[in-house]
Amino acid sequence: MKICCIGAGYVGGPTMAMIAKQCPDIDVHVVDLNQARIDAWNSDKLPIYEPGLDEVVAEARSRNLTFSTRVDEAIAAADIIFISVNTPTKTFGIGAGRAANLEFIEKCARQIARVATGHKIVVEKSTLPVRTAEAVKRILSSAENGATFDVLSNPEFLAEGTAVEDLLSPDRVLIGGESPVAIAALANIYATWISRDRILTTNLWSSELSKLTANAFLAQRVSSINAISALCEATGADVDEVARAIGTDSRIGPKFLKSSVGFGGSCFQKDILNLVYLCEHFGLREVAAYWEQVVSMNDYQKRRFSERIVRTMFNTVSDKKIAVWGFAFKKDTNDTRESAAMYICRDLLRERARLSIYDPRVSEKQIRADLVTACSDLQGQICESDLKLIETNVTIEKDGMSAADSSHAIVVMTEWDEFKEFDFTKIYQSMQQPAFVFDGRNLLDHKKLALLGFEIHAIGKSATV
Ligand SMILES: NC(=O)C1=CN([C@@H]2O[C@H](COP(=O)(O)OP(=O)(O)OC[C@H]3O[C@@H](n4cnc5c(N)ncnc54)[C@H](O)[C@@H]3O)[C@@H](O)[C@H]2O)C=CC1
Ligand SMILES: O=C(O)[C@H]1O[C@H](OP(=O)(O)OP(=O)(O)OC[C@H]2O[C@@H](n3ccc(=O)[nH]c3=O)[C@H](O)[C@@H]2O)[C@H](O)[C@@H](O)[C@@H]1O
Repeated sequence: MKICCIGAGYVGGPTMAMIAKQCPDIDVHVVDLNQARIDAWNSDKLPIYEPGLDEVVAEARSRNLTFSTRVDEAIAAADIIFISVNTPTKTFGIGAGRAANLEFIEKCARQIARVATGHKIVVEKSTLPVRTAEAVKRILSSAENGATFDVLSNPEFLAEGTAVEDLLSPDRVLIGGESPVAIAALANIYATWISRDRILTTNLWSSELSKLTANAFLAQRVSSINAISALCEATGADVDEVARAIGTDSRIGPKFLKSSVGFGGSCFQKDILNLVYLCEHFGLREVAAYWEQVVSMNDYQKRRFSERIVRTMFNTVSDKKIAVWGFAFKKDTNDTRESAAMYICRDLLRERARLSIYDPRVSEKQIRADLVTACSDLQGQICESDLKLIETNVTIEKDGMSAADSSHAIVVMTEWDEFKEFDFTKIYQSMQQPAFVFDGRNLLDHKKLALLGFEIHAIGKSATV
């Protein structure tokens, strides 16, 4: 059996590496248009950082896992073709800022239709609006070489930072489709290492919609606890205590109740906005407004955090050095897409702060590019003054201690474990007084830091002085 996966990104790469590792008899060929990304997959420095991924890729790559840009060749040879390309929010035209841009999916479907011969199973791995498979099937039905197709929906539920673990032992695998034979073919692959009772099958539309719904529910929990964090700050309650108190109710459960500066990542916001757009399309205004509030609350949480920093630091951060610890949207990944950090940094830059940013996994080039994105409008336009601020007021440091040296404040943006181990006595001595800490992840030991002299402002907590 031969598998091809179009799209060697955060999903295509790890997912196919796991299939190749678990199924040595299957040839897995991952293709992408991006030569640099493919080169990185073929090197010792993979394009994405995921704990445990290097080992999985190294084992399979020497045997049955190939990365290349030979898209036509891979499609032609494959029995099963996964489409795992990006589906970002549209930035232009109808539905701009809400609808998913399906251009890349459609291009893949057309390419498959042009190149394929015989019978192929086409699997939607990307996250898609419900009923996208209808369009995919129509495009495939125009295949030039008499090829025939089954289309399946097999959304991915891995989270970055734990991708290998999630792929090895997923809560469930979801397969939606019409053809029992095609569904069985795909289910058999997963069943090599995942127990059958965790492989759920549904119709196509339920599968497509379940993916958007799962992300909406997860993001909703974060926005819900973040909404409560604002009330905690106003009343003296502690959000971590409230989360523990409600999370022990087995009907609520303890997961996804960690209050933060706001959720980030490439998918939560994109997928909820996509859901909102779909609801509006079907005339379900109340449903759209309900889900849109999850994103609005997240924007509020980020804005609130920036404003709290400025307000606390005597209403001005102009020309003050602020150390920013962490830039990735969560720990254990180098992904910065929609990271709260880039928006907080943008707000502080516009207040004329001098930022010293440190992240153990994100490159200087990436951080600067993200700051440009954060300061740009939907069309990618950025004003001269913002560009200048990014050039003159941003320094990227190689470690957290240097970032904090002589700073007025430390802002924790990502919950990297190493931040907890820093020598805070030294850091305190090297900082301007009063030494502020704004903990956007409730990561640090606030009591210990307060004893050293820091003034701590954390999410959903009263200030610790
Ligand atoms: N990042 C994540 O953790 C998760 C993402 N998803 C979904 O999976 C999909 C992919 O996400 P990521 O892997 O994060 O995106 P990504 O942007 O990291 O990777 C997508 C890749 O597809 C390639 N591509 C686009 N059009 C192509 C074409 N016509 N031919 C060949 N290659 C093409 C791009 O060059 C890019 O390398 C999205 O729909 C996303 O919503 C689902 C679950 C988790
Ligand atoms: O479709 C996707 O892309 C994926 O989106 C999320 O995964 P991911 O975005 O990688 O990471 P999460 O662990 O869900 O975290 C998302 C954001 O929420 C934040 N978060 C998460 C949990 C929490 O309790 N509090 C909180 O602030 C994280 O810091 C991060 O910024 C989902 O968890 C995956 O199941 C899904 O496959």
